[in-house]
Amino acid sequence: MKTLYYITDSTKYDAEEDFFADVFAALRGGVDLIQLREKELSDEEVYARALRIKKEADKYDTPLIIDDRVDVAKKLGVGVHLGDDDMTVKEARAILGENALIGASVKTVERAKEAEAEGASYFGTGALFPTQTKVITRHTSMDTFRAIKKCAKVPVYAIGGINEKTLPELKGEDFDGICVVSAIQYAVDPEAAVKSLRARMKDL
Ligand SMILES: Cc1ncc(COP(=O)(O)OP(=O)(O)O)c(N)n1
Ligand SMILES: Cc1ncsc1CCOP(=O)(O)O
Ligand SMILES: [Mg+2]
Repeated sequence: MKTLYYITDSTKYDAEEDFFADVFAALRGGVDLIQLREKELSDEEVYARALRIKKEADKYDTPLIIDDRVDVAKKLGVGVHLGDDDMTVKEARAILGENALIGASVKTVERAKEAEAEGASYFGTGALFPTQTKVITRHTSMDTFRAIKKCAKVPVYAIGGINEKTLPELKGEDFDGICVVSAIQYAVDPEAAVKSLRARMKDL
């Protein structure tokens, strides 16, 4: 079964409690992985939010991953997702240990080989479709996505603009899962959105 990887975004919330309520609803819905991606908060704020989310995620055995911040991940004993501007996978692996989940953003076959050699656990590859969540991001073509999947030994997760409308475009493609921000975070009912995405993933 393909992985449903939920990445949080709290930027459009006025009240922190509303953000947590939606994150907890998504966990209830049954995501396989959750990443806390907070660009505008301090390390201390990310740590405090992550601690609360981890407590809830642990109830479902859903692994928590922190975007960018290896020190915060180390303090929490969780995984990290790294992009081109972050610490290298090799350095993070040395800090977090051999069992930690360490994801890498991979947009080329060359980078895929490098990240895998450094010890990446999985790749996040995209943006495959237009996204409002990360305005400054490079589009990844389907051909590049296929080439990365073909050479990768670790799971390759599609990211960028994935929702119920775009999901059918991935039908018949070889990949290991999808990463979703807005289609879960900003759904009217995040729990229902997770269940619906999960059901549609069965048709891929
Ligand atoms: C699973 C996953 N894949 C890709 C990304 C994007 O990471 P990055 O390119 O480092 O950009 P930011 O998310 O840090 O803005 C991701 N976060 N997660
Ligand atoms: C973090 C990230 N990296 C590439 S696209 C993206 C955002 C994906 O968000 P959405 O699922 O709302 O399009
Ligand atoms: Mg990042």
